[in-house]
Amino acid sequence: MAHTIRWGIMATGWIATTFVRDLLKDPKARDASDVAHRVIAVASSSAKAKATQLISSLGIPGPCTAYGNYEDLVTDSDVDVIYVATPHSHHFQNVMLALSAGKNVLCEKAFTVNAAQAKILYETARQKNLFLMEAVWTRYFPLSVQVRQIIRSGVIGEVLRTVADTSFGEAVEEKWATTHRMVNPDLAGGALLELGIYSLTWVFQTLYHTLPKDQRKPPSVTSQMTRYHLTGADESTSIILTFSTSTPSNTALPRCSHGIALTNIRVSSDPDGQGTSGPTIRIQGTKGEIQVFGYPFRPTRYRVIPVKGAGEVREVECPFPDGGHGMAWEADEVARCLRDGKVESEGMPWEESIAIMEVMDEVRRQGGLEYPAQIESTEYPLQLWG
Ligand SMILES: NC(=O)C1=CN([C@@H]2O[C@H](COP(=O)(O)OP(=O)(O)OC[C@H]3O[C@@H](n4cnc5c(N)ncnc54)[C@H](OP(=O)(O)O)[C@@H]3O)[C@@H](O)[C@H]2O)C=CC1
Ligand SMILES: O=C1OC[C@@H](O)[C@H](O)[C@H]1O
Repeated sequence: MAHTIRWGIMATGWIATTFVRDLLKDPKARDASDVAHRVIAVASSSAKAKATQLISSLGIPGPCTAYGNYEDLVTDSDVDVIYVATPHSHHFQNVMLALSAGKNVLCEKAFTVNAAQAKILYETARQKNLFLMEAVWTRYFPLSVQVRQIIRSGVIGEVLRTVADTSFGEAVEEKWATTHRMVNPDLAGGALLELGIYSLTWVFQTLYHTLPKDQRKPPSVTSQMTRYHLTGADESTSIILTFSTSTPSNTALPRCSHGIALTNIRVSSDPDGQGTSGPTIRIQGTKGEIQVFGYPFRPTRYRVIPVKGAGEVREVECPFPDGGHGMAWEADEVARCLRDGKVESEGMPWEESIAIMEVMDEVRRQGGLEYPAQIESTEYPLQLWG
């Protein structure tokens, strides 16, 4: 019998709509017969009519309640877990609201504006024994699971370098101007928190997450940032992370791996948009390399290339079996964690989510990028704009 969880959706924007559409897919189409999802409430902070419209336009089966504020959503006693789909400037306040009402939470990336906020949220969840997860959907793709398994199997040897590039080539001024979340500092916008987080995800899931837990150490950080002339948000950020590896060194010099995380909103990591313009992620080991194709947040194919002469090149297509966007796999993980009484997911541990936020803090420090004090604040409750 499938374990069914009841979702409450906080916000009615693009990703909320995309997520709900995926939740409504039949789990059996992706071979998930052990869990199921129901959307039983949707809330808009700006107008109840938006929640009503989302429910009807997606054909969410009833009963599903529309709310005109987030406070009513988090106190709905029928909701098991809240999906927070607001801009990341608001995540700290929104997640605190849900946790304070005793609700489990799946919160969109970037998890918070800074690591200090993330630590408070996880500590609050721990104290209240509530499930909390940063919604880094890509980690739950079969492609990501397979890549991590290949690395752990040792097939490509010791992984010493990962290069990941998550860049959108857009006419920034025309497409996003000054207020869109991609470029708006009031919403903690910019390349790093919007897209760079996926490059960091690939660096971390290949050079950090794949190590035994006691060997996972925060990396050192070197970075450069270019700012968007109209808002001051970052439009291009390049990061080199240095991780100490598990391999003992018999010299005074420690052996290290490098993660190179790139992001840019003017040039593209996948210029033809078809996943055929070369790998966007290269995971380089002493015995071979894994190349991943397509935007790093939604890759579709990977290739395993043994070092010269050591074996056949293997290419694997990873389609989206239910025709969905790919968000249901993370939702299934949430359902399994709730079913099993877990407060955190093994695929996106709290400690790793904080380690990545700390890297982003340091990159912003090096680039001199600060967001408005209200959205950097750890004070709760605090009234924000919007
Ligand atoms: N995992 C993924 O693939 C993706 C994740 N994201 C992440 O999801 C979050 C939301 O992105 P997206 O859905 O594209 O954004 P949208 O602007 O489309 O939607 C955001 C929604 O948040 C609510 N909201 C609450 N306060 C504010 C405010 N002050 N300003 C704007 N909106 C507000 C609004 O809903 P209402 O008025 O109903 O309350 C709004 O519709 C971001 O953190 C982003 O990084 C985005 C795209 C893809
Ligand atoms: O998180 C994201 O991933 C997918 C992109 O389309 C989106 O803009 C970004 O915020």
